[in-house]
Amino acid sequence: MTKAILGVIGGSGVYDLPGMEEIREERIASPWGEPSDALRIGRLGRTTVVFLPRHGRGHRYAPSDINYRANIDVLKRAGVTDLVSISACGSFKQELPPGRFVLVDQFVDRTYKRESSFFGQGCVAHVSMAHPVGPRLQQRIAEAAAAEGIDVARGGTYLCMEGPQFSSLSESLSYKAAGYDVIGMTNMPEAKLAREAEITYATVAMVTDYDCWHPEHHAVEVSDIIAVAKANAGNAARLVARLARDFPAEREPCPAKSDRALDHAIMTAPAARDPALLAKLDAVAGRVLRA
Ligand SMILES: CSC[C@H]1O[C@H](OP(=O)(O)O)[C@H](O)[C@@H]1O
Ligand SMILES: Nc1ncnc2[nH]cnc12
Repeated sequence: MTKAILGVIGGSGVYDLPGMEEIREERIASPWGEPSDALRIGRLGRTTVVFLPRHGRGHRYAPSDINYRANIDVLKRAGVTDLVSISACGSFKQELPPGRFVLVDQFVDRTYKRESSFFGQGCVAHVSMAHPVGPRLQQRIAEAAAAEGIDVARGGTYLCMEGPQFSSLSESLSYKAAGYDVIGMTNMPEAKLAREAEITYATVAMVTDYDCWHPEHHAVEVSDIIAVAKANAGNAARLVARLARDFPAEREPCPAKSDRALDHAIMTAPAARDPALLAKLDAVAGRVLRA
């Protein structure tokens, strides 16, 4: 049995997790480079919680500059089994106004200049991304939200753009016409890497704006995002605290098989694997590489 450890990645406006007890800061070295910040490890109720601000404290990293591989690698090294991403996003739906939390379950990846896999030459692997969000983790988040009286929308597609500029009107209208629900700049490749590392992933997308498609709202500006994110930080903290309070002590099997994503993923024959890459994969893929 594996002990459940809850990871939380804070996005724009979420650089800390109030309410954690027995906090210690840990700088874990990663063969994938520098993570965004030190991990803050503590307890919420009886659950161990590991917090990482994805842009770093002081918001030092732009979405394209975040070392997503190092972030996921150090979370894995800290024992994180389940990871909640708190992310500001724009909305393509009238009925998802600023302030609403959306538990998205799909992603469309339009990023193009980020390292998006731990695997590659010397150890090739293909994991399934059909269901990128852990349904059971999402269910627990929905239950925590209900218990706290926080209104959440269940399901939705998050379009991940490269940024850092916001979308043009034409882009915004075409994403809306495609039926996507929200837009952000960070959940890809984060969700892909979490899956490769066999960490169950779920996103709480906090709507901060209507991007630029809405005829009755001005085009999004950073000040709107920060104002809404600040106003919602308390709700996000309460949601995570309740989730942690009611979290199981042991890791549950994931219906999307995120906990066993590497079972049949590695293509490269053992004799053809690159020892240097295998050494870097020790945390992410140790379960299957050491078997
Ligand atoms: C602050 S403006 C855009 C910025 O906000 C979102 O960040 P995060 O997902 O980390 O909350 C968006 O993805 C952009 O990175
Ligand atoms: N409209 C938007 N586009 C991209 N990322 C965002 N993050 C918050 N709002 C956003």
